[in-house]
Amino acid sequence: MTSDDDHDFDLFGDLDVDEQKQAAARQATMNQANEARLNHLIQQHKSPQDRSIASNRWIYKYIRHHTMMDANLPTLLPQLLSTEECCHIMDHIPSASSNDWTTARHSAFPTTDIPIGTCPPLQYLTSLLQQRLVDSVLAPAYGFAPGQLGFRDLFLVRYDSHAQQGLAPHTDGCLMSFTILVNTPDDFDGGGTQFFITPPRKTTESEDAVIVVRPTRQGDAVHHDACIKHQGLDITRGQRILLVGFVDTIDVIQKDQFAQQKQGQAPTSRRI
Ligand SMILES: O=C(O)CCC(=O)C(=O)O
Ligand SMILES: [Fe+2]
Repeated sequence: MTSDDDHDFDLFGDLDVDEQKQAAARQATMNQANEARLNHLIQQHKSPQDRSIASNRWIYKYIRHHTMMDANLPTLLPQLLSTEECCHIMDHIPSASSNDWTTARHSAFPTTDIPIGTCPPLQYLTSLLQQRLVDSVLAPAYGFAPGQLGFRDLFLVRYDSHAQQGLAPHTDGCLMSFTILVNTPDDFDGGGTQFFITPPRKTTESEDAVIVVRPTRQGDAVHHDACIKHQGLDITRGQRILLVGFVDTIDVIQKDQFAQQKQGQAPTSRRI
């Protein structure tokens, strides 16, 4: 089969007319069952606070799938951290030559990063961001109750015009993610996060809408659905320091950590 044949490949092409009708009927039944489940969950318990983590997770994924992310466009939160808070972080970041910076924590699309948990003077950021961002902003924005979401990973990223300048297009292995600009936009040229938004009923790659979000102030945050393809644009001068969070429901985070511990692995997160 040539690549042109590949392009024209029709998933249901091998089905005869009866089989196609059966497949369509099965799909319609599944859609109805999902709609009924959604209505039931929402009518029984109107607020995310009254629903279980698993129900909110299911609703989030269902709505994401059916609206093709319209509801979850990247959102900028101006100065989530104050200038003073960012300067405090900058004062405690290990130097660029320190061995604390790792480059192999994420097997695909690795960054030059330090997990916050391994940097004692910055460990307070986990509870600060859990309260100020995850419970207060992300939970209500994505249909969860405070306490249902947590960090799969929280880490500092360093881009350097003479080392790793950016990050290729990927998705994050979690439900939603955020980045916070820790140094100032004057410290580098280029950079910013580029998102590829898939429109409903997309037919070709070229139809992705491209949005570039470039925070203009130190402490600005951007959060987004982790499934939206995105990339860190290259910087051409200086350093760009980010605080990045991969957020997921706490039940799934705990389950994964337990499985990793059982296999003797350190907790990991991934990009896809
Ligand atoms: O560099 C950026 O703007 C995005 C970072 C990112 O996507 C990630 O760390 O997964
Ligand atoms: Fe990412």
